[in-house]
Amino acid sequence: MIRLIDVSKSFDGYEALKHVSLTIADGETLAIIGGSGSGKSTLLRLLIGLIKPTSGEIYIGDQEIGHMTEQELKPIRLHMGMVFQYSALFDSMTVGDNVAFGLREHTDLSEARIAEIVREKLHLVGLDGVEDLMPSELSGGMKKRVSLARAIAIEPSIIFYDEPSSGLDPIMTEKIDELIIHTQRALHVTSVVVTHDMASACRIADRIAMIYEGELIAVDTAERFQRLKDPRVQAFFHTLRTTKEVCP
Ligand SMILES: Nc1ncnc2c1ncn2[C@@H]1O[C@H](COP(=O)(O)OP(=O)(O)OP(=O)(O)O)[C@@H](O)[C@H]1O
Repeated sequence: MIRLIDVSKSFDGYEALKHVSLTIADGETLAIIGGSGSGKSTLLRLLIGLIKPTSGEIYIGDQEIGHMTEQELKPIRLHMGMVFQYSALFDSMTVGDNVAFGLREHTDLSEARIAEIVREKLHLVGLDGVEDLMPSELSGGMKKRVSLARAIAIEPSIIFYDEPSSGLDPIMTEKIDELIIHTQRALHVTSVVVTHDMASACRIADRIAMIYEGELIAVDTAERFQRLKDPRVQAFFHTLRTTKEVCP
């Protein structure tokens, strides 16, 4: 379980997140939505332990990570997979080496076993036989898939996705969404997905959390979310220029 208790984060006096309390259950997929600059990435960075809260507590399981040192965070990060906005692959390494990276860094597995896991994870994301390609030879969608294969290679219990479908066309966006759902089902991971894309959030998430000017203003199932009367939620839907419901 992931739990934030009254978490605030300020940067030089500017409150980017204000008194956020939120619980994410094991195996749940939570989408975090909100406009530009609302605080979504700040929340994600806090959950990964990349930045510290100004006040409040953040629990991953029963461990409070908000005040841990980098050294203390290391074993916890071993259970976290991260899929970044621009894939963040190492350009000078082959696809296979990219996926193997975490395994070589953090385990004593033999090269033969690592090769097997790399093959297996690439297969899971629908990419077979691409180990020897370089990232520059891949399309944007393939890069995202490799990035996901790298994240799941270490068998994490939580996967954080930062705008996984940004820069992709609608068809590839749907494919990535399907992959997020498939990964959750195959590995029973907890998933936290920051996205701008409401349709995507509806497809993948058990619940949607909306951040507005640093405040968590709504957390609900996709179905109930769009019926919320809060004008800030309504306004967000309005800015999507949709007159009908975006969730099926
Ligand atoms: N390291 C930092 N130093 C100063 N201000 C920051 C820092 N990180 C974030 N902020 C500010 O905090 C606010 C929230 O930023 P954040 O990146 O979390 O928004 P976001 O919702 O992820 O936006 P976007 O969708 O545009 O990526 C913004 O006003 C931003 O300028």
